[in-house]
Amino acid sequence: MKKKVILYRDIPAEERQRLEAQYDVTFFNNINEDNKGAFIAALADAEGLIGTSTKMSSELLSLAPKLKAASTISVGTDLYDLNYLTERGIPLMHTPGVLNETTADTLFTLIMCAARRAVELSNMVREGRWTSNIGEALYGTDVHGKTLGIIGMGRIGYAIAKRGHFGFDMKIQYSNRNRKPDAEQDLNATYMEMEELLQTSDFVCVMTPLTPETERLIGAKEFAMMKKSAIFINGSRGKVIDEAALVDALSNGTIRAAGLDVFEVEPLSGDSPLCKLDNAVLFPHIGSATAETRLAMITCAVDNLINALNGDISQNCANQHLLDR
Ligand SMILES: NC(=O)c1ccc[n+]([C@@H]2O[C@H](COP(=O)([O-])OP(=O)(O)OC[C@H]3O[C@@H](n4cnc5c(N)ncnc54)[C@H](O)[C@@H]3O)[C@@H](O)[C@H]2O)c1
Ligand SMILES: O=C(O)[C@H](O)CO
Repeated sequence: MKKKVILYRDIPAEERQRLEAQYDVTFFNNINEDNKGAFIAALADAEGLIGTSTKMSSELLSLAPKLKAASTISVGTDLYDLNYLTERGIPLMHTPGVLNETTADTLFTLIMCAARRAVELSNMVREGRWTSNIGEALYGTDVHGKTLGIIGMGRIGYAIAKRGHFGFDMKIQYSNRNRKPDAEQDLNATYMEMEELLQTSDFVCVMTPLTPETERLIGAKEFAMMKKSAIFINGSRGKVIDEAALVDALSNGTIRAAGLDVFEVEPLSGDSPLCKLDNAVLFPHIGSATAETRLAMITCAVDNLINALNGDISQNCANQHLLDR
């Protein structure tokens, strides 16, 4: 009998067929209030789970007693209760690497847009408010030659720093759980404590995962440490910052501007105070959202599930080090 797998996100037909060739696949195009009951019913027999964008709490996962492997179509693993999966000896597979360059492109777009006031000034043109040559009050600030501070110099942090160093002649500094000799050698990056980085960077870019340790890593105290001219960029997860404190910092002139791809609650409500701020550039969580990269992530996630259900978790397993103990 074929193993039962739940696919809870629409994926291209060829990738779906690769799953259907081996497994008995139950498909949901995202989980919502209408199909949650059917999803819960399907969990009872599921040995594999593959998808993204749905919170997989321990309560929900406990309804899948036969689960052998889960595969998230993302590099971030925070939607899954990883401790719970690990306790049950279940691998969580993810998609590191394939999205580094695309996500770094997005983060650099945020840097450029926030520095050059691209969205605010574009809106001025569209709305017929461009009535004379713009003056000093609407000037942006340079990116090239400035200091870029990266908090979380991992795979994507490195790809952002690479753009800053080689493309924009920026000085790179970083804080991270551990030193990164490759960034120091290749990009002349300087390691420092987060406090010093906040005080001395022109651009502060957060690229850590969301963990209990990084939740609300950046709040009112941290914004107050930044330069008044600083531009803050978040591409990690919304909960890594205190969003209300950021709204205050942007409204009060504590910092100059922000570029955000992620929010405490997604989708961000149009009523959010962030939407009223001209100095906030807001993207709808599009870090990896190009056709090429999303396909690469899906292919990787399908491979990951097939491998894990065959007992091979040697690549792309987020809790492998814990399962090996
Ligand atoms: N906006 C998007 O669409 C998008 C796309 C991809 C990834 N992400 C987010 O970016 C995160 C990072 O992805 P990655 O592939 O670069 O991961 P990674 O594991 O390669 O890098 C994360 C880095 O953060 C560091 N870190 C962890 N805790 C820290 C702390 N408290 N202080 C300083 N540094 C800390 C780690 O040591 C590591 O070097 C993902 O977990 C995900 O949440 C967002
Ligand atoms: O973690 C990731 O891969 C991105 O945020 C896309 O979901």
